[in-house]
Amino acid sequence: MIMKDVTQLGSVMAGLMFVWAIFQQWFPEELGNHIQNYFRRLGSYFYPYITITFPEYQSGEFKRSKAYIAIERYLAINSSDRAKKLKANVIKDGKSVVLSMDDYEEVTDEFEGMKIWWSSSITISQQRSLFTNDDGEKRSYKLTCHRKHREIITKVYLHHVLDEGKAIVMKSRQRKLYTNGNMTSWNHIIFEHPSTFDTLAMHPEKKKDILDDLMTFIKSKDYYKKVGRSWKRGYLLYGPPGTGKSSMIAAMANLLDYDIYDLELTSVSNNTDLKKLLIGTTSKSIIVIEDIDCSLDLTGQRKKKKEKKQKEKEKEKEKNPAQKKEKDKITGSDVTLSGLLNFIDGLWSACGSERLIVFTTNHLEKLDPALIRRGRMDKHIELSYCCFETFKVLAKNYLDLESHDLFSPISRLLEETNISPADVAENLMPKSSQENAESCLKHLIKVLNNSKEEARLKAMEDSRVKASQSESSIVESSDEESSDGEG
Ligand SMILES: Nc1ncnc2c1ncn2[C@@H]1O[C@H](COP(=O)(O)OP(=O)(O)OP(=O)(O)O)[C@@H](O)[C@H]1O
Ligand SMILES: [Mg+2]
Repeated sequence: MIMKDVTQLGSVMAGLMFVWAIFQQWFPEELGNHIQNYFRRLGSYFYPYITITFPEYQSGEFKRSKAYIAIERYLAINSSDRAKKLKANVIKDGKSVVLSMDDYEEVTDEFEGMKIWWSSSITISQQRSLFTNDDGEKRSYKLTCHRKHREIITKVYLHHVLDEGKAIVMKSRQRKLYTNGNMTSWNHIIFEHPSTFDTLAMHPEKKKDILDDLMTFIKSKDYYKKVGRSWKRGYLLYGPPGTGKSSMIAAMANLLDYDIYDLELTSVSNNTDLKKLLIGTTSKSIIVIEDIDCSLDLTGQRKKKKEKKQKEKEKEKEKNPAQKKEKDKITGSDVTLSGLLNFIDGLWSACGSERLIVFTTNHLEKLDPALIRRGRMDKHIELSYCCFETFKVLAKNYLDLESHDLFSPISRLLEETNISPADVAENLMPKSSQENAESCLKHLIKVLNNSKEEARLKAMEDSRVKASQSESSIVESSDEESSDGEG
């Protein structure tokens, strides 16, 4: 059956209802009820359809209805080839165009063998809203389906349409990078970092492991629900500077189409503000706390030696829990480690879902075990100095080289030196039009040799200092022994 037939049947039904209104005036109530039931059965025999309307603006709302937008996108993808008149919506600052069906268009959809008719309509209202920036036009989508499918349409099909539509909206929207500028609110800019898992240089096996983990996470909504866990996952990225921790976060956001909330803990004044900020984040996002060891005063290691004695006295006092809280404080603010942990475990679970929380650090050993235990930080990812596998990815990305005679000396040198992928990348980038792949590789070899030599000299210097220190401590202790003897 085509849409027109359904509409025609609708008109027939309207006619019957009119006849029924006249009938009601002439017949007594009891007889009326009998006839009414008869009409109802007759009606459902001739017009066995139900319709559901989705207006663009819900009454009293100034924003377009999310359901309407989701349906618009769903129908654009699932039926735009069948609609004859299409409407172009320009998004992403004019960078891409999304097609949707035009007003008064009709399309059909199929779901588990059922047929569903969709139509777009528009009514011109006399009352114009000041806020919806419309000109009195009220658009809506109308779904028509057979009444015997009512249950499955309302319980399953509509969820399917809304979920798919929302996913399409998420994919085509501009992603945002949020920062906590002032106290308890987020400022955002458009997130356009070019880093992807393709450009990220690391051992292929390790990369695959992370990719698998992420893809499993995003598909596990039902699983998390089944096992009673909130749908979130914590990653701890650790490693020396310039090994790609920040680049990996950007690659994750690009892969999953997530927003990023870059949380600067030192500018959050207390736990209450921290909660407000975190509650203000949306799902499908990555909450990032960079250099967590610098934001949280976990061990007090950064205190000067002068304060050492004072600290020891404080340690005595710390046996009581009120003092312990002081220790947890973040430098310059009143946010505590326990406040952060509470959020990750408690409130965190209660607000929203589908979130990653990523901590980064250059010093894994400085972190409080409470912060990084599994369940809080589910996956620990080490980003290390450049190995040959990492170098090969960089050479492919920066120089378009898969192999070269100079690869083997570079491979040997990389085993003997600690150099970050950031430094390797810097050396692989041609600095002038005269440079080519080979000259870049030669340059890198020079840098690697230099850093190898520097490391050798430093090791020598270190062992010299150590030797002289242990010598002087022997002298000191023998002095003490002789003075003890004198006393
Ligand atoms: N593994 C990598 N793959 C590709 N590029 C990398 C990698 N590591 C570093 N780089 C390059 O080096 C630059 C610096 O890397 P990035 O900021 O990701 O390092 P980081 O580990 O976050 O350092 P820090 O600890 O100082 O924050 C990046 O812009 C990127 O171009
Ligand atoms: Mg970084």
